[in-house]
Amino acid sequence: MQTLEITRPDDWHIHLRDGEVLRHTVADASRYFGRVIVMPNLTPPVRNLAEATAYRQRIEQALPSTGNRLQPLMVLYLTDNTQPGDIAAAAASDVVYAAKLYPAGATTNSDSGVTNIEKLYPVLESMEKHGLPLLVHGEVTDAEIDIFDREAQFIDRYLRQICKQFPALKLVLEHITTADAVQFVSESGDNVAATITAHHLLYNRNHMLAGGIRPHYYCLPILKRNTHQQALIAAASSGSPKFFLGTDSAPHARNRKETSCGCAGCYTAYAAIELYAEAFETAGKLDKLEAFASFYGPDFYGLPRNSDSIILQKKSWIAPEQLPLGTDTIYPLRGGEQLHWQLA
Ligand SMILES: NC(=O)N[C@@H](CC(=O)O)C(=O)O
Ligand SMILES: [Zn+2]
Ligand SMILES: [Zn+2]
Repeated sequence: MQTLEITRPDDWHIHLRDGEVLRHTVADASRYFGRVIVMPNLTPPVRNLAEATAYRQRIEQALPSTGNRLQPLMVLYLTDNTQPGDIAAAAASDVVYAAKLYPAGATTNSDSGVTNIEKLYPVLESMEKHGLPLLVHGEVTDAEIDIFDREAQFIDRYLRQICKQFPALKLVLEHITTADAVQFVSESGDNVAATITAHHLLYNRNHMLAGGIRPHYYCLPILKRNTHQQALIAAASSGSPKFFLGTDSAPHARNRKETSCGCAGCYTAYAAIELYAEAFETAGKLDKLEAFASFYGPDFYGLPRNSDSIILQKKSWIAPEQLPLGTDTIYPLRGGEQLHWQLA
């Protein structure tokens, strides 16, 4: 049987949610990830150091008592009211590792997001000064812009300007979905990087829309055409340190997705590294998985790489069709279908 030993990976973009569901989301993320960058889009969002510290405590209380000890790295949610002082306090802590820009209305729980990006510039200046990375959900929100063009438009309208104005700001364009994003990140300085999800490597919009509409493939930014998928696979497996693992595992109860207006988000944390291994193997680039999953993320954040390892084996299994999510149930991505890798 084929096996693969890699340095323990981290997840640089995950949604653990809050309350009842933490016991399930945290248990899944804890299986082998060393650290997780925890998204702050709760209601209300995680806006300052005090709220991040309290949220981290709730996550820590949900950690399984045995096995690998997951380390949650917290993120502030930027709003129109965020002050440079919030950034300074967060950057000086050992709790908060980044701040997240959600354009208001762009995605799940982004109502409190930023309505005018230029007005955020004093905050970005403070982040540049304190070395706190800016994580970006990069989509414009104008109703008239086609949903498949929203990422590319955001790059042209906002990101180029931000990078020009704050040349030393560490910036991660999250869950990239287009060749345009790959090109932008590749051409930017070392301070600009991107996360890539497993589902954007494995799927394109045909999987979601051809032969029937499949709500469990619906996430934001939305799956694009297959040429973009190919560009993402090439970037992730290129050996460039600018592209690293971020699952964007985003659970929504099954009845919130299988409905007339379903939520955006795919749940992959139950089998994340297994799905990535499949994507890299299909590309013939399994040798590039370790650096993408375990090296480039900590390198970018200025943190040490994990010192232990995990072992994957090539062995097919059927993913569960349903998983518990607090008192609800969730349909995980690939549920009921074959997966080709598993943890030894
Ligand atoms: N990716 C998604 O489709 N959804 C995420 C939000 C996000 O990361 O944009 C969620 O919180 O559900
Ligand atoms: Zn997002
Ligand atoms: Zn996300």
